Amino acid sequence: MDPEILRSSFAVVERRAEFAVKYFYSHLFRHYPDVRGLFPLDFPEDMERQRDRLFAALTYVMERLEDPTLPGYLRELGRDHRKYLAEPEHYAAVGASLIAAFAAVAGSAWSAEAEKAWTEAYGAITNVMLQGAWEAQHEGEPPWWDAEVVSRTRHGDDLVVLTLRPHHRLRYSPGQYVSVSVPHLPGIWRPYSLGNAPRADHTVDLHVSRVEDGVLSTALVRQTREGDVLRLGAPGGALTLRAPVERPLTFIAAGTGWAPVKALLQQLDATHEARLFLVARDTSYLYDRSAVERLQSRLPRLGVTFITPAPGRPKAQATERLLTALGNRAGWARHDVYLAGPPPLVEEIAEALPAFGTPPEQIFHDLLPPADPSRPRPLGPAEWLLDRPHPNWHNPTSRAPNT
Ligand SMILES: NC(=O)C1=CN([C@@H]2O[C@H](COP(=O)(O)OP(=O)(O)OC[C@H]3O[C@@H](n4cnc5c(N)ncnc54)[C@H](O)[C@@H]3O)[C@@H](O)[C@H]2O)C=CC1
Repeated sequence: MDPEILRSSFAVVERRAEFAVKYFYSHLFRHYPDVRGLFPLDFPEDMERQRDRLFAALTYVMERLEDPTLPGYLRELGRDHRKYLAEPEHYAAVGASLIAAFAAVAGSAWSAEAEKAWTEAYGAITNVMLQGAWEAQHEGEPPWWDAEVVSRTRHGDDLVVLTLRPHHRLRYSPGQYVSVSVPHLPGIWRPYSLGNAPRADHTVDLHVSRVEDGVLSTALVRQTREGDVLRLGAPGGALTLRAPVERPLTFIAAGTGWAPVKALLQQLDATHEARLFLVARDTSYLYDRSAVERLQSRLPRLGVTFITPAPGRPKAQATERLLTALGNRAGWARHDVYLAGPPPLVEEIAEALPAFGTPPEQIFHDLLPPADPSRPRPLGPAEWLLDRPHPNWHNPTSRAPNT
């Protein structure tokens, strides 16, 4: 693999990303019609997300060509792709169309060396993904987990906590997420963190907040009933407790970002020193207070602070209040800090923490979309395409209005 050739040719393709993506999909569906079934063609919006996903994943890989964590990411991606029933021939078809699209878009910037470098790189990437898929299969892991809804607790109009019993045991680490799909919306998958550490009965909780126009979150909040069966992809994500726990811990959770933090807290015992900042858009959205109280009575060294925006103030004002509360605490250099919630909030807090004294390597959160609101709106359609929210997390700005 020649990282320099890959980067320079990808830079050209990236500038014409929208065209590249259109070319790629039309080439793929024309030459490999069998692959169509893997994509949510009935839902144009989701097809768009899927397009974003491709470039988001490629960009992620391009930025980390020499990063030792890349193989782990690719193995996890391959393991998760088993839910699409992706076979080696599908990977080959995608590779052929991707290279055809790059060649078409790069024009005179494309060369025999670029084609060779991409063919090799794509082969290496898919080998690691297929290895991840193969390892999972070899370990007897199913391609997905069907899971029955055994209970459903609604909080207000647009938030629900679902407890699911997977038909096969789902092994995961507290803090991880799974992608979720419902039978009547095939091909639509959204990630949700698992809201509990593994239990003896193997049930798992999902905390779902409804997003305006969000097809899956609306179905989960409004239509899902006990007895329904949902489909879950392989668990992933690295928001897991760094063991052994040698430092005091700070957890900052906003909205349903509470789900993974709750799972992490459930692993602690009475000896651990921890503080929790729980942020919600208003007090009625502090939906799991009884669980917080139970944790407090079990963990004598856990301090809890609830934060909401001032009445009538915009959502983002919670960040200001949170920053003030964090600034009033000491000992940041000693703490490991775990963050979960709307990406703009997580990004802002993660950027602010080093000024309080927390070294960056002691700050943990899931992979975030580029979400700096101070950045000017991108100009061209290709930039816009690349700059849209990360496909993995729903966009909190399109949240259902607070009723
Ligand atoms: N592992 C993770 O990091 C997880 C992240 N999430 C994300 O958390 C969010 C949860 O959604 P909801 O519960 O409906 O949250 P929400 O919209 O009710 O917001 C929760 C809190 O964050 C603040 N907030 C919301 N948008 C903000 C913004 N743009 N800038 C600054 N502060 C903001 C609100 O004021 C509120 O205090 C989703 O975006 C979801 O994708 C959810 C679960 C796990």
